[in-house]
Amino acid sequence: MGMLEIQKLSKIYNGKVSTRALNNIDLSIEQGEFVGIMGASGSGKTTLLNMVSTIDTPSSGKILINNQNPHQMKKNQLAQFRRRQLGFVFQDFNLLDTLTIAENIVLPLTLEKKSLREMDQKLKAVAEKLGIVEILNKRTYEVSGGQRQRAAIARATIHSPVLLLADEPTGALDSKSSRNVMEMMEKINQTDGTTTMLVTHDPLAASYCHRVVFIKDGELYNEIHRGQNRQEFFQEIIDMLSFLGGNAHELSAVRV
Ligand SMILES: Nc1ncnc2c1ncn2[C@@H]1O[C@H](COP(=O)(O)OP(=O)(O)OP(=O)(O)O)[C@@H](O)[C@H]1O
Repeated sequence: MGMLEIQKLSKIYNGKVSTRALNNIDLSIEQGEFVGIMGASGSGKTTLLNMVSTIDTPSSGKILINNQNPHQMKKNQLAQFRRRQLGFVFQDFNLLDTLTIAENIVLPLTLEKKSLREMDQKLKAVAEKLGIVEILNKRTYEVSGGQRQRAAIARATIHSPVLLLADEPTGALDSKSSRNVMEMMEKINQTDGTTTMLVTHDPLAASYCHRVVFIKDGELYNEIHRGQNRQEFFQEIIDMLSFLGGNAHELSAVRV
């Protein structure tokens, strides 16, 4: 049983014209695995992430996270499940400008009413791990994009979630910061064993994963596994993306 089990998942958006955004997806992500989801624009990546993160509900099929089905939970239970078991990293960081970096990072623990001592200990540990100790007292607008994203990763992982979900975490970063942020995600995955699902257009970001799953027209198309060499994996990802097609502009942002 994987940490994340997706079984026969389908999503149809009903409107004037109904769209089948996901069709019968089966995907299992093991405890400690770091998996990337890629595909052309409109292939269904965001829809899949929204189902797993419980932002939206499946039309049919099942999602189990750590053996629990969040879509069957009552509202309060679901809110608690999301707070305790999941961590989120977004493209635009989602940090609060009125708070310091430290206050942003401990927010999940504040919501859980943890003691100040526990918060301090955890803050120190995660800030050291992510190399952001020196910016803890700054405001979000006083630090770089890469530092903001590292702070966002700290916030997403300070409560040791069973599943970390990342949506285009390098989308707003230059290539140096992207590398740095991905190295941090890799480090969290390796040291804490945090199971991670990353949705991205960025082959550089995806090349840090153990496995990349490609979606095409709402269906799983293929998956490739990383060997020892990240550069080779990066090239395989590019080859697969060009094979899959999609818009040229999506590949024009490729960074080596
Ligand atoms: N709320 C919605 N209502 C109706 N159709 C939707 C909705 N959200 C997405 N879709 C459609 O579902 C399909 C999958 O969209 P989705 O956003 O999951 O793709 P994506 O792979 O994340 O694309 P991108 O890379 O551009 O973000 C598309 O055809 C899209 O137009």
